[in-house]
Amino acid sequence: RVRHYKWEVKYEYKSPDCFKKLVIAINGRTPGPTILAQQNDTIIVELKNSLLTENVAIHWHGIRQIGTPWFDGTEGVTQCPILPGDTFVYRFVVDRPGTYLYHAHYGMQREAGLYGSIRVTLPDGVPEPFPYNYDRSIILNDWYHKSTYEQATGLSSIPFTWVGEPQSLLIQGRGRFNCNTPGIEAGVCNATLPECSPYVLTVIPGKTYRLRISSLTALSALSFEIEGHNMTVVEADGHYVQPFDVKNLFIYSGETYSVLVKTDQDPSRNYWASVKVVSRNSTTPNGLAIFNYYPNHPRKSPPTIPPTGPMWDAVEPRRAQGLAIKARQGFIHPPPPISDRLLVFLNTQNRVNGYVRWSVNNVSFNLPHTPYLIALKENLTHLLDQTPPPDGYDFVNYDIFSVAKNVNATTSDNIYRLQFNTTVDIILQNANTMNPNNSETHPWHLHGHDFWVLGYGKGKFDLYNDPKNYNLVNPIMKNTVAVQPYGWTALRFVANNPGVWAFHCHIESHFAMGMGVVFEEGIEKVGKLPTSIMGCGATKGIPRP
Ligand SMILES: O=C1O[C@H]([C@@H](O)CO)C(O)=C1O
Repeated sequence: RVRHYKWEVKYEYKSPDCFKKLVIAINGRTPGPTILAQQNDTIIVELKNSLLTENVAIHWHGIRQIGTPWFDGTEGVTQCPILPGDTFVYRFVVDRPGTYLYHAHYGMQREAGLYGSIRVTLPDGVPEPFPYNYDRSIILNDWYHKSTYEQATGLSSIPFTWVGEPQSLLIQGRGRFNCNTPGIEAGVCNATLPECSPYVLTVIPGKTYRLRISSLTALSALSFEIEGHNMTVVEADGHYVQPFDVKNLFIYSGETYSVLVKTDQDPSRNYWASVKVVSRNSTTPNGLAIFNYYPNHPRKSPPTIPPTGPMWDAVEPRRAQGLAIKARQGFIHPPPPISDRLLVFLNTQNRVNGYVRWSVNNVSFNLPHTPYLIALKENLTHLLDQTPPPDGYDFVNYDIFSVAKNVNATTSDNIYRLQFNTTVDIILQNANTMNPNNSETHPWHLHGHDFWVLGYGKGKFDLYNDPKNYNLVNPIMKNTVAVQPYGWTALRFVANNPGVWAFHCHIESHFAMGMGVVFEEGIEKVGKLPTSIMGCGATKGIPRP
């Protein structure tokens, strides 16, 4: 079946947390409309860019784009940006059931509100492996009051201006900034707007709800909980999880989960749903929503104090959740037992010509002006840096626990060329930032594939001993995974999707500061590129329709 959507992308004034600012809306909304489809449907999104002076591109997060690598929506990697006034048609197949996302992938536009959910259900008559009565999607986000331009400019200037902690947290697009904060201009913040009243999830007592929780934060790692209710984790990034219970769910930007929640508590009252920043010592207040037991009034505040959430700096419970996520029995896709290539990616904060950047093995990523897919397919590779990027770092001498002796790095637009159909292991190795005693959490997202999560560990990855503890029996497959402070995460994937694919930190500012790489595989197997993706850089000569 074909699902046809017509979207107009436009700046509008909105007050999702009571503070009025310019947001990027789709058909007047942020989050944008939910894409609802069944497995193997074709999605067509006819996207009109009405941003007047700004380009756009939209990425379909978690959709592998098999056979359509040109519609991955990654500006600079798979397509030229969509110009103001232009209409671009994305067309792709959603080949697997599960919970996915879409969002802007141009500059730092995502954090202006250009995002939404994709829910792919099973074909008619095929049951899910777990029963539930109702299905709901909730996107979590953090929210800044400054424009993406102010933020991006601060990050790419000398002196460096960090974006800081977000002003609020949004649950399904609604948050609450304290309008009495000193220094707020009159008329900009209005606490009585219905637009910023808390999100209400109305539930019927005695039922089981499937909640599809996802995060598209610009920066924050989050903990989500519903007061007095356990959650049973059953899906992660479109893959079934061997069920386990949590009181709070840790979720990183780019991840999606399904949890089952039983409405089996005292039905005479409402409950708080709350979201809290973890992993950074944040000033951002917790976000709140109301878990409303029908027929109580949806605006009736719960009689209790909202949960305070876990300690921000407790890494162990977060690592434990990562380790608890395994593929569901009966739905295990075992990984190939050995890999053909090992890439060890050291994540560091650096300086390049005095600018603060992030890099992988001392190379900070720069998007080229001519998108990789087009450059490689149309024989324009001379435009790219041809030196292969490094497969590892100085394992012997690099001290991941201290500020590097020499923090300088280089920039490049070179790419990792993978042999088609080979199995690739990646170790994400975290390290100290340029600040003493500081290491951050980074959620890494891979386009075009799912990978197996083989293991997590503390400290420096041991090339000889750590692989002995890999889970090769029932590892979960995901498209986004966190590397914890001073830790490592091991992944495996098969390079079997012809195209050019980004792999990057999903923190908006970190990707903008160079925290990513690009893989090419099977470029010779990619079909004829649609001319609609062209028109920028050296592709200008290639005629557009
Ligand atoms: O990229 C970053 O910069 C700041 C800080 O390191 C600047 O001092 C921070 O917390 C980041 O994640």
